[in-house]
Amino acid sequence: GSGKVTATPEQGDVEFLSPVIIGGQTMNMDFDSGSSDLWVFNTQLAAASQAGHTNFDVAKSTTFKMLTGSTFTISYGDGSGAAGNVGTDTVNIGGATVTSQAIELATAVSASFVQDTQSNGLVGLAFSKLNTVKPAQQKTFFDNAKDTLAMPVFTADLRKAAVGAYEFGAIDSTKFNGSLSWAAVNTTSGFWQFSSQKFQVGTGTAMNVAGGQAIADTGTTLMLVNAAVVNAYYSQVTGAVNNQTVGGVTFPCNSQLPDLSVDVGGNYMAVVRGDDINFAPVDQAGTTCFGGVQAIASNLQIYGDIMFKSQFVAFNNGNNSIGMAPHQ
Ligand SMILES: CCOC(=O)c1ccc(CN)cc1
Repeated sequence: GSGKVTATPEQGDVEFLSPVIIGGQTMNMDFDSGSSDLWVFNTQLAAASQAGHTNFDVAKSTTFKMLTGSTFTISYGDGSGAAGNVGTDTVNIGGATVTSQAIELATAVSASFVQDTQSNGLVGLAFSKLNTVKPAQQKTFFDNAKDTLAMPVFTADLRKAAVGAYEFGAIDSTKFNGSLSWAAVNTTSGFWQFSSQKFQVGTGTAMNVAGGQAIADTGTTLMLVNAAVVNAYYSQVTGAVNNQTVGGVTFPCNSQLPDLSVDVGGNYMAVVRGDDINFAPVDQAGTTCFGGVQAIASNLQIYGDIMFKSQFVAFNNGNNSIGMAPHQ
């Protein structure tokens, strides 16, 4: 079979939320191709953490089973995190169903998650080797579902300030222009990692990023790239400054931003629209804006939602490849 759900952007496209039915309870969750734990807000949490959220209630599920003695602890690149205990239940995502999916029940969550009341947990879609459950590591929804899907794939169709979709088991070719360009994925790190050794600012010449690698991460808001890319890109933007106070590069909100093209697997240059790189104002007057492309001090670049807003992306676990094409 296959399963399709909406992907609804939060204010400012900070993240995208999709409905997941767990033991008959519908939870709006953040699908994250950069991690491998499925965890939920639930009634074990302190009342202050539960406030404003949809909280999974084990007592209301007739199919939930506790995995006695199992725990999880996860921390994310932005310093946020969650921890708790674990059970299994039936998970239905747009019709794609797994009957015994590990459900990680947070008993502690960091402030950024508590404050984000629209999100009620994460669905990790990276490789199961990154799952944090102990003593026995658990599989992701996609890993559990893939053998029952018509194709061992899922796709991300994320749209700027508009409702998009995640689909499991099928590739909807009406959603992208032309055909997908496929790149080999190196699963060693547990991420959807591929070679990304070149970039191009606007219509300029392609430049090399030594040893450039990148991961496709739907759970990261921005595009975090090599400092060389950041410097080359913003050198073309009048008034761009590295603003320590706000924690990254800002520029005048009325800037005409160039596109940024990045190499995917050596045979495709994914064009990220300049308009999408104007992420958000940092001041009340809306004169200074924060860049959607920022630096990361590692060779492993993180292509997050800023890229997904320009590219339809297919994640193929059949032959461990990633396919991209501009949105239709
Ligand atoms: C705005 C609240 O969301 C988070 O803190 C958050 C979401 C996803 C991930 C995984 N990359 C980490 C933190």
